[in-house]
Amino acid sequence: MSDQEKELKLLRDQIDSIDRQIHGLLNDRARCAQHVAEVKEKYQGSKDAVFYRPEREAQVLRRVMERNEGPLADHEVARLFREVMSVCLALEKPMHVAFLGPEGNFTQQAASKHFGHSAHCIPFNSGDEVFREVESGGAHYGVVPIENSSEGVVSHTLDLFKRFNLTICGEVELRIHHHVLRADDLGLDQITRIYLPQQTLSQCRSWLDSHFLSAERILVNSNAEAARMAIKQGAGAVAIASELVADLYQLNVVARNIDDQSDNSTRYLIIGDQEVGESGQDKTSILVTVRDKSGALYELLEHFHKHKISLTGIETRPANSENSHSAFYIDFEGHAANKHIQKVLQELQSETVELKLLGSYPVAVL
Ligand SMILES: O=C(O)C(=O)C[C@]1(C(=O)O)C=C[C@@H](O)C=C1
Repeated sequence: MSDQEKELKLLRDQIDSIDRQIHGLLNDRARCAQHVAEVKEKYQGSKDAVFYRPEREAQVLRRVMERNEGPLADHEVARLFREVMSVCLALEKPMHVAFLGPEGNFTQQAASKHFGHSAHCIPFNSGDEVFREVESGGAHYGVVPIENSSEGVVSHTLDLFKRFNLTICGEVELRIHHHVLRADDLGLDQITRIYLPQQTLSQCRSWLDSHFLSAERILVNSNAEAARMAIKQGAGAVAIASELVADLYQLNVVARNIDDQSDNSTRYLIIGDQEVGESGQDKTSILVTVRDKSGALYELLEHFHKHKISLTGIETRPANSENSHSAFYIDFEGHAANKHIQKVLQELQSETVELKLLGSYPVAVL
């Protein structure tokens, strides 16, 4: 045995022994999670038991990142523990998660990022269908896009909260990376047709203008459909889509990260029908309807200012009413169980036409 082989053998023996310990500990953890499930069923009843606990998961992940001393990066260890909790939760109860499809899109990536790969994620054609599936109990949770850093708010998603009685149980932030994909191996040569959905065009327009001004742009309904069209059309056709779509359709990535904003990201909401406990770092979302009058928004925001509560987002939506009313979606820091948040909610309740608490949930960790 050479010196190198001897040294490698020693290290690999160490790795084998560590793997045995990790393996044993993983199964110990899984058994603990099974007992947690039994306790939940015993006290909440097997039909009503709530297995998924976003606040607890956020605390576990935050703690993992805080205590991490490397050499593994904080987000890498958190990603590993994300998957560990995902398999443990699947042992307690396999989770069915509806997402705004089609398969292979960024919302699916957001769903996997949030729930890990042991959750069973099912695509639906519209936000309405996702909400309906969760409301009817067909899926435990749903994932829908709410805001993109370059395109702004997805107002259709916001409006669904008026029609459905569901709560927000969490949020996910996903960095969006678009790539140029093609079936042949011609790199960036001879590109004549580009398949992409409208929102991808909005996010990559400058890059496409400067690299392929003369190529025809054909709008399709999704990045996955763009990939299918690029394959079908063959020579000269490319799709603009994600790495996941490239893997799904076995396409070559010929140019990476073509987004005009290098920090292009989308925020997604997790919808469900449970109240989420405090995690220590939470957000609350409300929908308020007020009578139209000058200074109405100012008066509304005054309450937050008075109690030193930071807003993280506000959107105006037309209220569906014959009266002259306006509706505002407001996100702010803090949990509804918190006393000073309760104060603000009480004040708002007495001064608004309607106040709907959409939910308090942990600030995105990963
Ligand atoms: O603490 C719980 O309630 C658990 O069910 C355990 C556990 C975990 O694996 O740590 C699993 C699923 C929950 O979403 C949160 C945490």
